Amino acid sequence: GWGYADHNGPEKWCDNFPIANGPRQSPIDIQTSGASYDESLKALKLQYDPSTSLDILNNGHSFQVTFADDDDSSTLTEGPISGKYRLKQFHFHWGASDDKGSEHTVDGKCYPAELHLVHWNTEYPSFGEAASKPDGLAVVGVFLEIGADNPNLQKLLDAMDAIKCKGTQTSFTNFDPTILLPESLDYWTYLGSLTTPPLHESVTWIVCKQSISVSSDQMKKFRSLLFTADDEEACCMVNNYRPPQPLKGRYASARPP
Ligand SMILES: NS(=O)(=O)c1ccc(NC(=O)NCCCCO)cc1
Ligand SMILES: [Zn+2]
Repeated sequence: GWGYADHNGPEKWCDNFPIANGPRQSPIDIQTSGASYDESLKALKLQYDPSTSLDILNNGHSFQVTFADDDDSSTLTEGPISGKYRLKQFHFHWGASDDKGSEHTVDGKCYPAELHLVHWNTEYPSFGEAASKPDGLAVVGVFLEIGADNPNLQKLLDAMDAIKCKGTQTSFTNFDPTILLPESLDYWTYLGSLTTPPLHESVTWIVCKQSISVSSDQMKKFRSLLFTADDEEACCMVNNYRPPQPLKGRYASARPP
């Protein structure tokens, strides 16, 4: 299956997923000078209920925290979207060293990691249905920048010992993802895709301008996870990011200051 190695990584994904060369692929390099102000954009409204967090899973590509999405307890509204989107999961992408790891870049600058909070449009009956529709998903991206230890990541880091290998998961309840957000929710937005196969062009991207901190030691903990199952030769889970894709006439928009 697909992965991030030379034999099955981003340069090979088009073999099985031709949309990889489509018109609205993600991530992109956000060129701040090219970003346009859009008066119609509203402030993001994120309302999360910690009782909807279920478990944390190593899926062999990243680790993700999954949420109960059978009602409107944890939602994204306003911002660039119309209607209501439900939180399904969040996960991260990161590098083998602190100089790379984010998927989006800002004027060519990479960050050591990037958080994605994945939401689906309640216009559709389920995540799976929404995932292939042009307005089906909304993903909030948050950059992690090397700085002081971030205590809000500690519960995630502590759970990693239980999900070292692909296919392992453990209960992860009572977690409020709001604590992972930066203080300012100013954002850039553009129309893009999933950044991993199936690469559906179904995502309204909402990338926060402000980053959150992570220490170098905390990043080492991310890199202790494995892409591989316990019966396979161990391969460290690092560089699980897709590089920026052609803009093909797109540009990011932002709320006027
Ligand atoms: N990195 S990303 O763009 O935020 C992302 C989010 C979800 C997924 N895929 C997912 O949640 N489920 C598998 C594909 C759904 C098709 O039914 C892939 C990439
Ligand atoms: Zn992602």
